[in-house]
Amino acid sequence: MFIMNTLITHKKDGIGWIQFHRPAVRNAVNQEMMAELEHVITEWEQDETLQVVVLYGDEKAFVSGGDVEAFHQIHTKEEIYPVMKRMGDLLQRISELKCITIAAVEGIAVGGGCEIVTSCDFCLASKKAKLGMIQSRIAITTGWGGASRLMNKIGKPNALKMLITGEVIDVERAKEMQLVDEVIESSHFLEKVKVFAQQFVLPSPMIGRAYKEVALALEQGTPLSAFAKIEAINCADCWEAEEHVQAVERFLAKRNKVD
Ligand SMILES: CCCC(=O)SCCNC(=O)CCNC(=O)[C@H](O)C(C)(C)COP(=O)(O)OP(=O)(O)OC[C@H]1O[C@@H](n2cnc3c(N)ncnc32)[C@H](O)[C@@H]1OP(=O)(O)O
Repeated sequence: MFIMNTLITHKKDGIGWIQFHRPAVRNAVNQEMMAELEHVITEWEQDETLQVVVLYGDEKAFVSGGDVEAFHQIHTKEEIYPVMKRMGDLLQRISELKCITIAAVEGIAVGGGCEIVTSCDFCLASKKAKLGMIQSRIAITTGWGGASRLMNKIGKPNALKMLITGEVIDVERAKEMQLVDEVIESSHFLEKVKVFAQQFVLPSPMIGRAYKEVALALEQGTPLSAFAKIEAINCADCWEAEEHVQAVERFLAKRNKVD
């Protein structure tokens, strides 16, 4: 376990866990948290043993958005733009991680917290969770790339409504809209998240990475005609790996068994 000022991280059995940890301010993101998250992501981007990354907070909050008090000290657009862009770039890198990413939301995920959710492949949420793009309530827009990702995830009409009204929705509504993928009982929340995450941990880490590459290429507008090559390369890469050879040999050995 690695305890920083604003994050707690650990890696075990192919799963990397990142806890947002500023409980006194409902895990609001300040520039120190951005720097610590950049540090972790830079290291984990290189870690081919990681098959899943889980982002989570605590019972009360996943993340309450940007640290309103700290960011209010910044007055001009010239000064705030690089801060917004920095976090937007970081969320883009999270969305491009080669492993599966899961936002595990127990309490509130609002503003930038909801933008973080949209940068992950899956959102698991407890029955008590609430989500909202509440930026409009303080008369700003999303600054971290969350609007476009939300539109991709839940479609234009629902996204525009959430973004402009700043409504906070409960987990059932979020599931209907496909912002949340699974609703989880609040008790033993993280254990249940772990069971979900473990599905993606395979003997061959290449499989998840290959399908994630396909998903990212599709999202980035790669023409369908390119996928014959991409998928053939991925499959050929897996072909040589020991896990494939052994799996086929196990099958053939059973077939040839004399009873
Ligand atoms: C700049 C990037 C774009 C954005 O993220 S814009 C959206 C920014 N976020 C917000 O406006 C959310 C503000 N917070 C809230 O509405 C509520 O605190 C929230 C998250 C619903 C939680 O409600 P409760 O559980 O009742 O907790 P509470 O209000 O008593 O808060 C506990 C302490 O945490 C503080 N806090 C919560 N969210 C914060 C934030 N985002 N930035 C800075 N401080 C924040 C809050 O001021 C309170 O502090 P204190 O204990 O009174 O000293």
